[in-house]
Amino acid sequence: MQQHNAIKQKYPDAVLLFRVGDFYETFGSDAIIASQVLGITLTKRNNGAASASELAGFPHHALDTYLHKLVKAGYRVAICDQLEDPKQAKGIVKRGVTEMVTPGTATNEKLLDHHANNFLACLHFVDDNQFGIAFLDISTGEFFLAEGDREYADKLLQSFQPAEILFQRHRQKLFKEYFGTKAYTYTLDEWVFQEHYTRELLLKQFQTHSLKGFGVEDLNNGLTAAGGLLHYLKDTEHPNLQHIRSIQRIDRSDFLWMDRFTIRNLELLGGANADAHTLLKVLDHTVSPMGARLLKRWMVFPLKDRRRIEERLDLVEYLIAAADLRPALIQHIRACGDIERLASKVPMKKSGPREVLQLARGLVQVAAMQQLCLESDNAWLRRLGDTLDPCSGLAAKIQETLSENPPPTIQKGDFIRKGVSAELDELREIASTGKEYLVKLQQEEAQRTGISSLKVGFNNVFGYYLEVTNSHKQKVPAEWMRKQTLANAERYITPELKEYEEKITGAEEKIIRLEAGIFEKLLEALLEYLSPIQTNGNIVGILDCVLCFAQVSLSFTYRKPQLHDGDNMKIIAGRHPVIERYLPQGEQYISNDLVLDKTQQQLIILTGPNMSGKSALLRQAALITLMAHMGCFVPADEALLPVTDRIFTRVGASDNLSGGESTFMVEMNETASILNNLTPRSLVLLDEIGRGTSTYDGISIAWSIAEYLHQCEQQPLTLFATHYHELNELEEKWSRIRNYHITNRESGNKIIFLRKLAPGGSTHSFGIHVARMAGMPAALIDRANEVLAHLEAKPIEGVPAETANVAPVPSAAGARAVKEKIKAVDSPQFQLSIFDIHSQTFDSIRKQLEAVDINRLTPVEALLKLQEVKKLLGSS
Ligand SMILES: Nc1ncnc2c1ncn2[C@@H]1O[C@H](COP(=O)(O)OP(=O)(O)OP(=O)(O)O)[C@@H](O)[C@H]1O
Repeated sequence: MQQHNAIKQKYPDAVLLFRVGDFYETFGSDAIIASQVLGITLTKRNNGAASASELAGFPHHALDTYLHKLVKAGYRVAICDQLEDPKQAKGIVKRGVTEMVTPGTATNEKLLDHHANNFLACLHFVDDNQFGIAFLDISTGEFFLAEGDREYADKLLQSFQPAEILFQRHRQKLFKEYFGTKAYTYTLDEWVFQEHYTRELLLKQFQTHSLKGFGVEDLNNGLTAAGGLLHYLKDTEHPNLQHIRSIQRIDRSDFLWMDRFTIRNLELLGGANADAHTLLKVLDHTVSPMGARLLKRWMVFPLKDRRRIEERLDLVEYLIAAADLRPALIQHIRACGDIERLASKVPMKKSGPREVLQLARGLVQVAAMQQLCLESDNAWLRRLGDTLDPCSGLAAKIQETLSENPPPTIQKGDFIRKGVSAELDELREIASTGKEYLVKLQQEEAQRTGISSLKVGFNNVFGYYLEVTNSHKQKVPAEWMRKQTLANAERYITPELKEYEEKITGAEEKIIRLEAGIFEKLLEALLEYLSPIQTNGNIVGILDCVLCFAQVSLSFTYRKPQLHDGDNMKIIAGRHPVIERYLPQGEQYISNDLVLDKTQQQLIILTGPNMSGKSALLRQAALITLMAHMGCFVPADEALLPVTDRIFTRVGASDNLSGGESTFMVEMNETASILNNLTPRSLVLLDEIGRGTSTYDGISIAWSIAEYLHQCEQQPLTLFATHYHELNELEEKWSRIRNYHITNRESGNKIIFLRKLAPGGSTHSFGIHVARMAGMPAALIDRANEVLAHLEAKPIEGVPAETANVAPVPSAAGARAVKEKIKAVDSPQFQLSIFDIHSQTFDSIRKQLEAVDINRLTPVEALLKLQEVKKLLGSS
């Protein structure tokens, strides 16, 4: 317990799994946690004079089963092992923490999702708005760094979705304010974030004298964050990280920028909501973990360089046409396995024979892929083929060494092929044929010496012996050595028997040791190949992604977009890639054409009834643009798209109540971020801006935002969906603003959504109709119609002030007019009360009462009437 307590003191914030013999034990508060999270029995242990302590444990071989449960439940786990062989130990066995497992440092299969990276992030607060930031996935070796302002840091955190975020201890409050409270975080001491210390760590890791070769030398803040990550890995007992061999910078200017709201608003990845219909789900037809992981990155970091985008698009086009090559390549990629993660496990000493063989088999698939690429008549594929390196020597060596179906761990042995080591073969022979050997030896010697009573025996004192009865003593050859005399027999040993004995005793143990040694050598050889294997992983990922694009283009009839350096956007028959996949059976997505250009139609004001498809149209424009910049074909018959550097969306209302902000505040924050970051090549999508406040404030804000976007120097292409039909007035005033609406048809008291985009504004929102569709009480709907009819009875003056040039917001007189109307609606005559809700009942009561002539009513009739009225009330 003293040893336990001393170790626990060093890891106070972790659950300590303390190895005792064949068990991992937990004590005290750790035991309470373990028993609750793992569902194992909690017992008490009496430590002599000390008070009883809680105890909960599990067998050591069940570590894999239990470890991930603790980590998934949000605990840091320190694994404390026995550091020496208990048989050799003098006194208490030496113990120490061999690994600390946290969400961001997990390498265990059960903690990792094959289709997603598991990033550990480090955020270096330089000041309140300047950050260095780094991301590392130790399960693959991918390492990135960047630096920038809060907005950029936030966007990167959203894009990488790290499992754990590290930052300076005293920045806890600011971190929460800036980045929310949902992420798993851990804080480090301030001193860690020193430039020279972190740089040293990086140089040591990469074994270089400078960081110039990685092109990151100038990013001091980013490097500090990256070094912070390495410090943490050292601190959490992760010493073997040879697979982390380089670091890449993420340059904001290389990618089409989407702010964090856009990534969320467009529902690209889905985040915590596993059931969300996302673009990722629609597009992800990758067949390898490398491809799945890379696709996510391509989605949140789409390209901006036209040449590179076109390269990808051309390759997709080529693969669509290559009907034979495509399935062949897909088959090899599918069979390849996760070579990236398999290779990363080698330096961390976490790979077993089964995984190593899997890696070799993956490399064989790489060889087949390489051949197909090199044989193709596509220059890009040939280039990819050239970069692949199947490491044939290594793959062959692994396959020649390991048996066909090896076990996952080395403990059980019997995974090295026959013929690899003569010594091993002989030992196995001995172990399996030990008895037969002895019988054979006994027979041979009996024959040679003529001692018919010869017996082979064994005892613990001097091992194997030959026993001869006294009557045959004289026949014993001179070279036999006498060891023991019994009453009626003598026992002898021979050099041959001794040699055999040495071999057979502990043959099993030796076999295991020998196999482990051979395996160890294989791993050492493998270490030399980490770099080409990682490159292979990357190329396989790229191939998988472009093949996936080809596949989805074929399945969902996507077409090749055309990117250009001009300003206009023209989409013919565009569709929403996600909605069209999830429409109820029998329904078809209605495509739409969309044109935006900087001379005539820079900003479209889009109106139309609720549910008509305004948001869908906005999002589809953004998603088509995004997909094109990923190098993927798009859901449209034709798409001519300007090279875009930013997509901004403000779609729908969203709450950040836990973050302490109101819906409207969030809306304004997001819009402000758009307006402050505009570029001439931005695409801006605004959906119902201003709806989170009073009508007048809302219209005024929406109105002036539209004007701002028209008048600002960047003149971004903009789609502006709104229910404020007043905004249609803007078309008259500004040369590049155009009104469009989404069509519908009224049929009786129903509306039919035609979902076609047409020029001109619309005047109705049909909100009440949608409320009816949603199942609101009929009386409420009637009342809403009544109120609406009253409000619409005469036009409200001054909304908007059409003649005003500068700020055509509604006039004070207009505001007064509306207030008066609302007041009128609120008068007793209009009040929504129980009488309205039950109006039918009361109508009939009124009619009955009106028909009564009190002067002629007898008392009995009056009572009967009263009873009738009561009945009516009772049935309402
Ligand atoms: N072009 C289309 N073809 C088929 N279905 C569509 C189309 N556009 C939209 N829809 C369907 O209609 C639903 C409502 O669309 P959307 O949310 O875009 O309407 P909206 O006009 O923005 O409504 P609101 O003003 O109430 O927010 C979508 O969820 C989708 O299922």
